[in-house]
Amino acid sequence: MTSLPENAISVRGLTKEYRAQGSGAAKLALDNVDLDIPRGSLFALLGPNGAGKSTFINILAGMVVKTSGTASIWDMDIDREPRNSKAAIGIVPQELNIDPFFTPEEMLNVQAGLYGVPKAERRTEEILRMIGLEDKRSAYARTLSGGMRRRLLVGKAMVHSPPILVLDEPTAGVDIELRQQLWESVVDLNKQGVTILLTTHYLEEAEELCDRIAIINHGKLIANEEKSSLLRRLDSKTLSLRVNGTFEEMPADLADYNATLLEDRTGIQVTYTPSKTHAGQILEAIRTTGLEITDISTEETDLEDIFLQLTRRDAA
Ligand SMILES: Nc1ncnc2c1ncn2[C@@H]1O[C@H](COP(=O)(O)OP(=O)(O)OP(=O)(O)O)[C@@H](O)[C@H]1O
Repeated sequence: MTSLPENAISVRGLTKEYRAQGSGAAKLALDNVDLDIPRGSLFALLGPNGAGKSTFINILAGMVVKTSGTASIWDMDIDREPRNSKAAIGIVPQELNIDPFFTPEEMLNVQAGLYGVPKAERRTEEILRMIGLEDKRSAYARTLSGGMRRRLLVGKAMVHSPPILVLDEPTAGVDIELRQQLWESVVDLNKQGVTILLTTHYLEEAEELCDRIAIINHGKLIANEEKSSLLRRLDSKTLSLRVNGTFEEMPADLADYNATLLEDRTGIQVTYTPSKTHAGQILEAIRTTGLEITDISTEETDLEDIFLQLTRRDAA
């Protein structure tokens, strides 16, 4: 038995240029990407539409031929061991391409057959339970809701028990409740040891679900770190407070901060840098005006701020 790989997926200098077609120019969809996806992680590859996320996944899936660079899956180089490396990942595609006249049970069995999983080793029951479709096992797929279809695709991707599951924009077009259900299935799988790579342009999805986040923009990797350290990167907070009266003018001591008066002048909003300024200094400046603070709230930086900051910097 060989030891488990440190990284589930590892790419170096991965580059893809789509050739010019007709009057269209050539497109550099991936530009020299180095990326390791640690075994056991719940990893988000985040980026705006057209950033290169699907290209990345399709190269791993053997559906797009890279221009240069190397990629290995579960320590197997995709060029040298195309079959074995491909068998180490299950891919949940973006489109809900499901044959409407098959039932979930049939579909899982057919898929297992395609992967050459012997009947005795099939996990159809276990997978139906995992994706919450036991009671729909014999229903025609066309009668399944969008969320159920998406879960069925997750099940299909797992028939050959791959150690890595890749989800390409898994919740596009899925409503909030079903999205939550799908997230739960994905987290469960990860707890069982499956490495999860998901691409998304929903920041919320990456923020709630993943422990590590890479950001891709115009084919370039512009961030790759633990979610917590990514969120700490932007040293900025917003403090909003209301008072029992109205401000005549901006308190003098707040002039140095990035403060704005609310339109009705009953409150103030201050964006400050926690490493340089304490919230107490801001509160003290308000108190010196003689007004009493009646309500207070703070807003942390979220992934959206960081994402905008990084993609803007990248554009500049
Ligand atoms: N077959 C192709 N031929 C030419 N250009 C392509 C092809 N496939 C993708 N592209 C271009 O490559 C770039 C990256 O596309 P890709 O689909 O990888 O992005 P994405 O991040 O997955 O976006 P989305 O979330 O919209 O799918 C885009 O500019 C896209 O138009």
